[in-house]
Amino acid sequence: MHLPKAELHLHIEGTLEPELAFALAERNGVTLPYATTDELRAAYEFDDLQSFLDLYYALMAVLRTEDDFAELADAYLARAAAQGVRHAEIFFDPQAHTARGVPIGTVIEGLGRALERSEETHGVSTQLILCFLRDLSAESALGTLDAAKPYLHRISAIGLDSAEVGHPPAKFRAVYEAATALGLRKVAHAGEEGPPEYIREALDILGVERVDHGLRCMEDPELVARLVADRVPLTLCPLSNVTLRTVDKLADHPLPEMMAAGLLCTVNSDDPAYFGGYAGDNFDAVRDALALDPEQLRTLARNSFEAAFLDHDEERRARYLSEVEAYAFD
Ligand SMILES: Nc1ncnc2[nH]cnc12
Ligand SMILES: [Zn+2]
Repeated sequence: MHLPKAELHLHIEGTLEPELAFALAERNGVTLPYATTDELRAAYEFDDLQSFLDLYYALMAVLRTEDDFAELADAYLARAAAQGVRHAEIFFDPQAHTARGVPIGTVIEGLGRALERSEETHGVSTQLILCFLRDLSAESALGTLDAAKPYLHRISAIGLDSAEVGHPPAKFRAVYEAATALGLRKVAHAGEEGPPEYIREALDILGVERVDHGLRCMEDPELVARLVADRVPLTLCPLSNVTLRTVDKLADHPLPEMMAAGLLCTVNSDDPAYFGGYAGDNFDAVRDALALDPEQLRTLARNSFEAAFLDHDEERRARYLSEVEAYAFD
């Protein structure tokens, strides 16, 4: 669906399509444990978040140079633009690369090169969100923030991702405080597999402005009331939830109930190369499985621009919002 939208929950490493993975493996002399792209695709059967993360981190071995990161981001931006994305706030996982000996500067400069020409090349404005891996230590996160300091002009926010259960937001209080002092904005994954309490911690202890996923808030009516009252955006990822079995099937996704409750929901793709679709595909999928009408779809698109970190450029936000109003559904 080409409805204009902002994508606010997108891991750039999760846009690594099998074809690009094989091309980069060849270029960098990396041997993949799969003979063909079909064989690799056949491995995309996941039981939960961890079973996906195991493959996601293994496949990143092919990403080594600035050019690799630039190519990855450029390929994503082309696909996103073709599905109506006008603005993308893009996660990356520096620790997944520095652990393999790739310097953080290689990652950020490579991504940055694609992002800085994106508006001209693809018509998509961009921001970069540095995510900490929550299954690593708080000290490792602090060290990563420190290593990113020479590149902060390219980074607008921090996030928290990877294996959620057992790694509550409170573990990262110090690094969120340090990032606040540096003027960075804050988001975190919470309530994907973890309990509603993790969403409360993300709000109260980390001071996040958006909650990534936040699906499990629906188990806690008081929390829902708070999220509604404070207009805290939730970056939902419907196809991801089905692939990682957070919901049984798309027809069971609570998105309609969440919208009816007054939550500020957005629809995003998470790791589109693995989960069966990009942002527009996620919109198509919820329209079809949940019978969302054009006004509900328009609300989701409006929400995405309201939730975007565009406070420094309200003119741009207004322009994107007027594109949403002008969009004609067929
Ligand atoms: N859906 C997800 N949840 C947590 N960490 C992730 N890293 C990439 N995708 C993720
Ligand atoms: Zn995610």
